[in-house]
Amino acid sequence: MPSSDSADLIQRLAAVDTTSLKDAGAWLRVLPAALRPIRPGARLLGRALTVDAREDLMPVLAGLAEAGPGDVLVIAGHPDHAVAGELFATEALRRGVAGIVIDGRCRDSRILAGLGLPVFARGVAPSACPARAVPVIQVPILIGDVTVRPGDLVLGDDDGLVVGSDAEVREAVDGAEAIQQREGALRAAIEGGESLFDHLNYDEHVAALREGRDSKLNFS
Ligand SMILES: O=C([O-])CC(=O)C(=O)O
Ligand SMILES: [Mg+2]
Repeated sequence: MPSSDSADLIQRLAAVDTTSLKDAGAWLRVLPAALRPIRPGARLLGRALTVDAREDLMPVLAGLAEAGPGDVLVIAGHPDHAVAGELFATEALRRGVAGIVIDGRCRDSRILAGLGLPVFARGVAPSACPARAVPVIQVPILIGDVTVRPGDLVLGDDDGLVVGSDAEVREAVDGAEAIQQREGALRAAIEGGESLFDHLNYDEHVAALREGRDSKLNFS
């Protein structure tokens, strides 16, 4: 059972975007940009249940059989063949799974896009992997050069996927909320007719850069 601290952390993450979280937590991991949502606008948030399915989709079934509410199946898949489609995704929904992330391909994408389950993948393929291997799940997996561990928190939206341990995310969440709030207010001000440049130290920053002085671009 997740602790109330952990439930609270997840609830707070539900209100921040990947951009704010990453801006506040430089140490957080970002999955390769080639992993895209099958349905634009999807938001994904939960805990990684990791699956090594590079050669075979049996581990995906093993992961699915273990998965429950709030889990995100994070699958190391195959470069050319799909490891999940409409049936696995529908079972995931039935179990309350929070989403599926595939370092590889999915299929049945027209139906996946309409299911309401956030699915991120590198792409699609009509062909599936074989289903013959003895499954291995809940091991650290490597996606690009990023390691995802069982239980890591995963936040995904149209800008990508950010991953961190509870401790790593906890370090960033106050800052992420502040950025989210500040940038929302700034955007409203610009929409209301104020110039972005009235809220930036642009001139001073450029002057400092020209003179080789240490400086930082600030939004206020
Ligand atoms: O064999 C697969 O990749 C799984 C599949 O199509 C589905 O879940 O509908
Ligand atoms: Mg299918």
